[in-house]
Amino acid sequence: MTQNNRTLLIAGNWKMNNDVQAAATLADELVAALDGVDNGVEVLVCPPTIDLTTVAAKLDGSAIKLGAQNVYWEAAGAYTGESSCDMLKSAGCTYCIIGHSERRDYFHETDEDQNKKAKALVAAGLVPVFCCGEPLEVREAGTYVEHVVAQVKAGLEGLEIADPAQLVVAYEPIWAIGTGMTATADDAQEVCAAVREALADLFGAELASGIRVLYGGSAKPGNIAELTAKPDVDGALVGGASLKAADFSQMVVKSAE
Ligand SMILES: O=C[C@H](O)COP(=O)(O)O
Repeated sequence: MTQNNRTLLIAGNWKMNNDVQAAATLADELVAALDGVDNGVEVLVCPPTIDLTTVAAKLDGSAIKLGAQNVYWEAAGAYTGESSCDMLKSAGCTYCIIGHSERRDYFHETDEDQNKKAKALVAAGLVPVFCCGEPLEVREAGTYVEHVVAQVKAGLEGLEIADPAQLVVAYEPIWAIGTGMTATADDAQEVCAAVREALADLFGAELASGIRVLYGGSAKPGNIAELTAKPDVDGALVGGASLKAADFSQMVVKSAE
C-alpha cells in the first residue's frame, strides 16, 4: 500500500516483444519468481494480443493480472486487425493500456480516440491504463504540466466511473521511455500530483484520491523504491525491465520496501 491507502500497481508492458513460445516462458518465469511474494502489490502484465490466451493460461491460479496493449471501441464488425473489449475479456484480460505515446506517435491516435476507448473499456468492465506524457521539447519549454493535464482532460472527459478501481493513469514522459533517462522521483511526483488534480476536476476529489497514478519511463529495480516512495506515485508502467522475470519481480518486491 502507499501512504494514501492506494494499492501499488506494478504493470509490465511487453510492447511488441515475445512470440507465443517466448511469452509462455516469460509467464512461467514470472509466476515462479513471484511465488510466495505477498506484499500487497498488485501485478499486471500486458503482452502482445497474439500472446494473451497463452499467457492467461500460464497465469491461471496466480495473482498476476492480464491486460492488453490496445483495443478498438466498436463491439464487432469490419475493422481489420482490431480487437474489441469483449474479445479482450474473453482472452482473460481485466486491464487494457490506452494512449501510449507509441500509439499516439506511430499510429496517429488522438485524444478523441483515447476517449472512445476509455468509455468502451469502462462500459465493458475493463480497466483502462490511460497513458499521458510530454515530449522532450515540451519538457524543455517548461509547459509539461499543462500538456499532460490537457491530455488527461481530453482523453477522460465524460467518462463515468463510480469506483476509483475502474481507472488507472500512467504518466510517461516520452523522453524517459526506453532511453535510460529516468525522470527524477521529484519530477514524477510533480506531474503525478497534477494528474490527480486533473482527475479531481473530472471525477471529484474523493474518487480522484483513490485512482492509481503510475510513473513510466526507464523504471527499473534500482529506482522503483524511490519513485513509489512519493505520495502520488502509485506504482509503475514498466517496459524494458518487464521483459526479464528477475528484474520485474524485483521491482514488485522493492516497490513496497
Ligand atoms: O509502457 C512502458 C513505457 O513506455 C516505459 O518503457 P521503458 O520502461 O522501456 O522505458
